Amino acid sequence: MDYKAILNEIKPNEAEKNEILDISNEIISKINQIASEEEIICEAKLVGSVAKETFLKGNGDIDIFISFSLNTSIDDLKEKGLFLAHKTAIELNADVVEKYASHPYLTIYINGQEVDIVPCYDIENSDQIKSAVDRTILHTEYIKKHLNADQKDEVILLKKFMKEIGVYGSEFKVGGFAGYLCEMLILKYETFKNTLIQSSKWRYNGVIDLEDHKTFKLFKDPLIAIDPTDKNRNVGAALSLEKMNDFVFASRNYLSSDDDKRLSFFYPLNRKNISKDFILNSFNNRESKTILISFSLPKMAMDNVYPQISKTTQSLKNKLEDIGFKIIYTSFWSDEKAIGLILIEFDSWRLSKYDENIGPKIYYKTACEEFIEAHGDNVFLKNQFLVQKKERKFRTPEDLINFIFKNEENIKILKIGKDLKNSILNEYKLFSINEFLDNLDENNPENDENFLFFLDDYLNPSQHLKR
Ligand SMILES: Nc1ccn([C@@H]2O[C@H](COP(=O)(O)OP(=O)(O)OP(=O)(O)O)[C@@H](O)[C@H]2O)c(=O)n1
Ligand SMILES: [Mg+2]
Repeated sequence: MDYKAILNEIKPNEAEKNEILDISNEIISKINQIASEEEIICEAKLVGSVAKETFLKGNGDIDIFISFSLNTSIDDLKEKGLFLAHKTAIELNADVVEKYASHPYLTIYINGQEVDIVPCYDIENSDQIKSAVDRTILHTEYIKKHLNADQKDEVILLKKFMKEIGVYGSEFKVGGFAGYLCEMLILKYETFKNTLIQSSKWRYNGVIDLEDHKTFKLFKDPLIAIDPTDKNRNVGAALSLEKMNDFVFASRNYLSSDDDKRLSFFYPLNRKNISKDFILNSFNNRESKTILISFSLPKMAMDNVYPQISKTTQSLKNKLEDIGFKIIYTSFWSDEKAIGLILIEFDSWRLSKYDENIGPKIYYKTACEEFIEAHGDNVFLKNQFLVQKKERKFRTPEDLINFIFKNEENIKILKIGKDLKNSILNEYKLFSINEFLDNLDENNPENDENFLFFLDDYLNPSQHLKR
């Protein structure tokens, strides 16, 4: 493989690097200047992948941390940190969005760059950690110290590969590999290629322990990557089993491919023929039944959207299965602004008229008498049990779903995302896949494409991982 040629395309060139560093330095000086004018004692520092020189071309989100001494109170840190960030944004004429991680921080937009400005404590080692973001400075220093120039290129190859197979990023939406985890993998396995060779042999609960902390027993996650700067933290904690396995599978597929195909792993999936009709035909070919439940998103933290839709979907699936429907797959989608969707594909979509309610064993005379008393003529003996033949209340998934979402009382039988409950109760809509695609909002092509890609991925599982 000609990795040099790939790097030429995915690695920022000197001019791009300098532009990003210039903006970073401008912001850092501005923060430090305002701090000294206001007599606030702190220091702005460049951290994250820009500081580590491991960022992808076009993905240089700049991370700037303002560190305060350990004797600063948390309230002071929050207040002064945000004050400095806001004032900097005003003086530099930048747009801002306030965000929240373990405490509030600010994202500012300047010259087309996204810059996170995050207040933290200035710690020297992990014993001093006061807030979850404090480790970041330690991470940045560790990687700058240990990762050599060639390895930085290997990290960039690995991040790009992970990005295109859909496993890059530790945010909940992805549940994949954090940038810092990629850097740790290259420190352990040296090259991109060797990382794939090794990961293609990974097992559940594998351990990566660069500093030999030997604390792996503390963790039960699929991948245990002990933070070199903090023996009590697993950097792999945010990695879901699914995304770890995706990576293992993609690694094997990559290694067994020829160079042409290998190259395609570094680019967005080449989708063909993605139209409404194509998707609809593919669904119809399956001769299953697919329904969609849509609802509007209330005002809520976007970080909570996916966990809550996921939880609701799982709970609904359990209920439908409990009463006898056979489900092939479920999935969910959101435009992350206005709507959420749950997709359920059924293998069986109409149940017979009668169900069996199994009663006591024949040997328990009193219990049998009570069962007959309660259920009368419809009781018969089957093997050792008395059984009541009973008409089903719900014979289609729609019957059950409409019953559950009918009112406050019924919906209690689900474990539903708490922010979603009211909007589902008030205005959920139930569609067949055909109806839904017919009604796709023609005025919102961006959303439509995104949604059709979601359905395409649903219909072709693992296409990102196989190419
Ligand atoms: N789950 C996470 C996410 C972030 N971080 C810390 O926060 C820093 C900045 O986060 P982020 O921008 O997500 O990662 P980068 O390393 O900057 O990688 P990139 O921006 O290229 O994706 C990371 O370097 C890391 O030290 C962390 O420890 N754990
Ligand atoms: Mg970053």
